Amino acid sequence: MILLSSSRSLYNTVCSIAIHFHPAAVAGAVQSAIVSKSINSITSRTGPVARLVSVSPLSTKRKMADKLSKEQRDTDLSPLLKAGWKIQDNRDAIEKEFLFKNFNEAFGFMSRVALLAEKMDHHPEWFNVYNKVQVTLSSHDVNGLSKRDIKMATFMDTIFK
Ligand SMILES: C[C@H](O)[C@H](O)[C@H]1CNC2=NC(N)=NC(=O)C2=N1
Repeated sequence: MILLSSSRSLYNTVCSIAIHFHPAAVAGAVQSAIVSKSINSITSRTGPVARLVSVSPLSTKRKMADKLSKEQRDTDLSPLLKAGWKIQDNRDAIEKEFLFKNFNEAFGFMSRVALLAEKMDHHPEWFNVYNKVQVTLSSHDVNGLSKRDIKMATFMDTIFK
């Protein structure tokens, strides 16, 4: 994270801008280019008093990106299959349909899942109509199921009511 801050002495107003990088697998060089461009566009607006407060290390690695092993399927995936998730016939992906009382409940569920999805940078494929949410989970980068799908499915089951 980069934090820039500047102060205007007349009103003693402090202005802070935080930039969070998308933890996608962006090549280091490309990311550096984006960094310097962002800093330049901010400093040109905030003036020379802007200063760099902290920079976190650039990471191009995804955690838990590996496709589930046979052992992980036995230990981590099978409880989900017992809880109603199904492995798709033509793809290493799991799916489940969630039914709610009404659209409001369904959309509330989707909103809570969306917050986790953004945090994890791992997004469900889903379809919603009124009180029904059909979900498919798979990890595109490994072309199959990963620990991220287990985490996402478990979260959905936990908050489903
Ligand atoms: C560029 C971005 O980080 C990737 O496309 C992320 C976004 N969300 C994702 N979601 C899912 N389900 N699988 C992915 O591999 C994935 N990758």
